[in-house]
Amino acid sequence: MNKSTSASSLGPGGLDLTQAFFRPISCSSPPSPTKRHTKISIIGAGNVGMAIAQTILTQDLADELVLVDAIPNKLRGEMLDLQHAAAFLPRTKILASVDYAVTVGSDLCIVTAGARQNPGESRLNLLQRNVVLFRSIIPPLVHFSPDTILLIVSNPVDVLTYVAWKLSGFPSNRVLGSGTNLDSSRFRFLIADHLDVNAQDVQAYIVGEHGDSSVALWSSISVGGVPVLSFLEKQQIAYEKETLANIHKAVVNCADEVISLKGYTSWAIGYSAANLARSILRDQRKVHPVSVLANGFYGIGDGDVFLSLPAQLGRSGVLGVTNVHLTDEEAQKLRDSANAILEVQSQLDLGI
Ligand SMILES: NC(=O)C1=CN([C@@H]2O[C@H](COP(=O)(O)OP(=O)(O)OC[C@H]3O[C@@H](n4cnc5c(N)ncnc54)[C@H](O)[C@@H]3O)[C@@H](O)[C@H]2O)C=CC1
Ligand SMILES: CC(=O)C(=O)O
Repeated sequence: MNKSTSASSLGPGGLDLTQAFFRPISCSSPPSPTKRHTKISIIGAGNVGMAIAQTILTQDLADELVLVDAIPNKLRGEMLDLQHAAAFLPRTKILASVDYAVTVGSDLCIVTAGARQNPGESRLNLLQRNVVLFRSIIPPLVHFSPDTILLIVSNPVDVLTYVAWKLSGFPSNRVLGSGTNLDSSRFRFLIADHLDVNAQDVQAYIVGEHGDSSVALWSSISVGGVPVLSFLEKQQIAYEKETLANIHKAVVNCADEVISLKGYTSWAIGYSAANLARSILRDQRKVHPVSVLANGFYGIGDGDVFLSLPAQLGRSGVLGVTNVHLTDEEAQKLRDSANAILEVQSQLDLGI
């Protein structure tokens, strides 16, 4: 597989072409320090991997973007197609290979490789197939980038984030799953649509499993800084519990609907993962609902379990979990979600 994209600056006869176009200027001082070189590797160049890649490129998040996949021709085709957009994009070196050596020194590795759901299939059904793949993906990533941060997207994302954490041997701050960052965006869209406001002004979290047992934190929703439920209660405005339940149900069923219509989901997860990459690599210290090691929070027991909680992200990965207020009912649903994930996990053989 052809690897690099960057043309050599040496032309025929060893002529330095750079010098043919630009005359050097004399510098009395060394060049000023430039920003740190940032390298992102995406494993899996399918629908999701490519949506993430294109969002990362348009948002200028990396100096070097690497794609890895198991199918060489498709991989090279995707690489070339992205390279051909160079004239319209911020400058990014794009490489692709089936050989994990190409990922060496990555700051962030985003794993999207694996089987995806067929229409009507649950995310948990994919587990066994994707655990086998992860055994061949995570160890080489760790070998070539021992200081990287692992962002897992493949489904079922919470259990596979746990699998990646176990296989990597990394501290838990350097392994996270995209979790309910996407569900929360869907939630904010649906609430914004319902109230006819801008989704960016809606603060609202879905936590727990990225899947059927996810938990909507109604008690913490605010629009433009106004806490929604307590505002309605104070104004004695009746709200329909059923409407709220239907919005959450719509969030849970969103993915299935898109998958039954177009075969897969891609654009929203592309933006979601790029949004997380920005917070991590630019040390934004923003709060995102992502899948993190959750033992001990909100009465979740001792078993190692990854699920989504609002967490602060920065250059060293997960910096902390916010102390968001949960009602007793929400906390109980979160523990039920943790137990649902743990039950699946207990049947796993990681082979380590
Ligand atoms: N967490 C989330 O919010 C979301 C997760 N997903 C999940 O993302 C995953 C990918 O979905 P799609 O991109 O639609 O699937 P896809 O089938 O289009 O792409 C998967 C890619 O993985 C590659 N692959 C398979 N084995 C590999 C290996 N050993 N090494 C490297 N690459 C390998 C395949 O060749 C393929 O290109 C699925 O598990 C899906 O369920 C999808 C959408 C949202
Ligand atoms: C496929 C999937 O997990 C999603 O779009 O939420």
